[in-house]
Amino acid sequence: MTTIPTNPYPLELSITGEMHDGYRDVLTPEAIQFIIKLEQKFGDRRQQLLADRQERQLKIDAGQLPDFLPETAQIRKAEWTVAPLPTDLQDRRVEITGPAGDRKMVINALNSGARIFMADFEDANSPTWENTIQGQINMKDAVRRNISYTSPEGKRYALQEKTAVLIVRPRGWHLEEKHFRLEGRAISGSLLDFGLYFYHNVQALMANGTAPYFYLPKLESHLEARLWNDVFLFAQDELHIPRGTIRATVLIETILAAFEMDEILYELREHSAGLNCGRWDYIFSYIKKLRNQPDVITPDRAQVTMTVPFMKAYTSLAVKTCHRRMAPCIGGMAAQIPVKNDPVKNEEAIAKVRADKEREAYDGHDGTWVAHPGLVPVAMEVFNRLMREPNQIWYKREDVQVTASDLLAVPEGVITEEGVRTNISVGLQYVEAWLRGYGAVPIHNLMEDAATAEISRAQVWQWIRHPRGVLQDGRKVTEALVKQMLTEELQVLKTAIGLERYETSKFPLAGQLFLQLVTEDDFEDFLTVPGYTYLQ
Ligand SMILES: CC(=O)SCCNC(=O)CCNC(=O)[C@H](O)C(C)(C)COP(=O)(O)OP(=O)(O)OC[C@H]1O[C@@H](n2cnc3c(N)ncnc32)[C@H](O)[C@@H]1OP(=O)(O)O
Ligand SMILES: O=CC(=O)O
Ligand SMILES: [Mg+2]
Repeated sequence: MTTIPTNPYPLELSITGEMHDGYRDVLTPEAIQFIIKLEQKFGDRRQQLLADRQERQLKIDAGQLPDFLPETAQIRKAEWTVAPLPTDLQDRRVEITGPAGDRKMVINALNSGARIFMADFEDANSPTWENTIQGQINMKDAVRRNISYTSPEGKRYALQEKTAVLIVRPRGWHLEEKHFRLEGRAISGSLLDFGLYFYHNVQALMANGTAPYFYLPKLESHLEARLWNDVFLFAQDELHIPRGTIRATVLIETILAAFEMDEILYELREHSAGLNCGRWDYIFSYIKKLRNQPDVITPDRAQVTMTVPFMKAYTSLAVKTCHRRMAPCIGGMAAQIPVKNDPVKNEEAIAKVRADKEREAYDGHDGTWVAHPGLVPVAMEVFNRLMREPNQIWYKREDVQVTASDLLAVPEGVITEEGVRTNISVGLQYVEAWLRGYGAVPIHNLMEDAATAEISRAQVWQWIRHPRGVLQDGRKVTEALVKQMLTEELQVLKTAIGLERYETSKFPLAGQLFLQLVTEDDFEDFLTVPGYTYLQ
């Protein structure tokens, strides 16, 4: 535990994370003061909005399904646009993402040839104290083009002349930073991530001709967007930065936000840089929010693709909504990553990514995400071929007519034993890595992160409870069956890595946590919340 020797703040503050090299360069007294102000000003509103989420869930459970809001009909009807895009956000055809805390990856991503690098404190980042603060050090050094790294093998990494534009994704509103407590209460992870990045870098970014850009994750309503907008206004005013300097792209990755896309853009219109279709969390949210509806159930995770009707409806509506408001609509992440040492499988993976990017470009997206530098040329070739201008905001998609029932349409397909086992095995492997501090991992040649793992555990939870949670062979998915499969899948993993590695791994804890998440009656809103109690 690190105590601040003389506490200059009027409130009781404790920062309990260990202090390593460079940490005091980001946790400066002035930056801490700024974070305290943000938390004092916005902490209670965040808590209230989280409580509103619970109330909304009760209404959905009682049969009041999500719909477009009558009270904001005027915003949807009226003609307005978001503020003009800054020059360096006009062409976002390929965006690479990766955990902010991994210094080597940050350099590789900036050098990857992608237009944008989204440095992630969310889905791809396990929020250990070390990842959080090292992530801020990495950001500070990257903004100043003063970032380098030498690998244990002696390979040296430094920035090339031309690098990607930086966008930072702070944690979602549900996550807290337990190492930073004010009056005994953990502060918001979102405000910490946003506040440190903004405080340290706004001046340097502006001097470089860019600005603080953010991706905002997991919003569930326009009121949550309003909170972000108010945070931006306050932060800019505090540091005497012109209003509208910050620009933010909101991930539409919850089923509820899909009904409020116009409203979200409107709330942020002075700061908006458009929307992104965060497909993995979106599928998770669809399952989570509708989990108690008698007629809603999803088939095997692999069958819930981007072309199932509810996914197609939401991405088309996102493009149409953005373009009407002169905002870009960025596509999402295909899960495939390059396959090492198997050219045939590698070509199959690349072909799947290419097809996904072609679909996005044809549908009108203004750019897309990739998970790996090896996929930058693949996505770049597609968007260069299919999107000749910097973006295709001109493509208004007036053909798109999406209703509430289109957004809620239940996907068809079957649940198989392999589907249940894959969910369990992938969930275990992901949670094990996350508990060790790795927020994105390759499993079976697919990128897995917090959002994809959430789908796996949410499906298992629902299949146990739903009367139609029945395998193709007629067996009901039950708690007993899941427990048996989990024991077997853990055994498979133990055999694969060997007893010695297993015993020093986090698999026993991951098994316990995963079992708890899928068997307890109350559905945990995010696996990362109980998981966080185990993180350093
Ligand atoms: C649902 C969502 O939110 S999607 C967005 C969040 N998810 C992500 O950001 C995932 C990003 N991707 C990754 O983290 C990684 O690609 C992984 C974990 C899936 C795979 O990583 P690895 O196993 O290291 O891949 P691999 O061994 O093929 O890497 C080869 C090289 O590419 C680099 N690399 C791989 N992915 C990335 C990336 N996203 N950004 C920068 N560099 C990367 C590696 O650092 C490595 O560099 P080196 O050759 O200098 O050592
Ligand atoms: O954040 C992106 C997603 O797909 O989830
Ligand atoms: Mg997400």
